[in-house]
Amino acid sequence: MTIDRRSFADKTTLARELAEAVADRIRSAIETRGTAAIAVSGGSTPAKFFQALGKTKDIDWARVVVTLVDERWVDETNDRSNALLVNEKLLQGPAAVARFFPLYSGGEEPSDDAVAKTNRLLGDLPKPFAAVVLGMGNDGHTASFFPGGDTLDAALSEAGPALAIHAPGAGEARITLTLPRLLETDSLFLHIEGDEKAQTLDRALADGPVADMPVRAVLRSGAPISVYWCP
Ligand SMILES: O=C(O)[C@H](O)[C@@H](O)[C@H](O)[C@H](O)COP(=O)(O)O
Repeated sequence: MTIDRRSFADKTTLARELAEAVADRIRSAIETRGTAAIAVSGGSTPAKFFQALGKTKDIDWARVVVTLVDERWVDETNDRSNALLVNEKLLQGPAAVARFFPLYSGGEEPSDDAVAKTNRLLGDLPKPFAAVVLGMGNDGHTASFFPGGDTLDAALSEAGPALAIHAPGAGEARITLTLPRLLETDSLFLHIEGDEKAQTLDRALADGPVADMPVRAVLRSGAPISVYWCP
């Protein structure tokens, strides 16, 4: 378990530092592979980080592809949409020319056909990711790996790239990149804020079933992960 826990004084400092770290990985991927793909999380935490990253000027954003680690199965007119958050907070200014691969592909439910349509699009994503930035809920979920998820085992083990999942704590039906696909990355970050999430991470790092706190599957994967936290 190679976890580097970094604490920052406040949200603004964390957002700037995380944006610089991800920007470095993007530049490195462009230099070595000619392109860079990143996968980011939705929710309420990432907005400042997205704004800081999107303003970064010394990135050839035309060579960057952005996607989500997961999505609520709603279209971009819905306030719950992670794609809406990314478009509003990240893909602005210099970053506006980056390509975005959404996970929602239409309809009321993530049907097999809809998920297959998303996966055809995701098949064109450059591999590995330059960076994957995860969040975490206080129930120990990350991406849409929720406790009680109907496809949780598959989400943690299948190559993917993505699959549908429904769970008691998830709200809408979700689509999530699978853990093996997320781990195909040059760098992995976990962005959490507040004391409650720090305590949740401590619980997740302790012994216990992955099913109870699925973020444990990431923490126990052996992949180096940088945890960025602020009060
Ligand atoms: O679609 C989502 O909700 C996210 O991708 C999810 O995995 C998020 O990272 C956590 O739920 C934390 O969310 P908050 O940042 O709102 O606490």
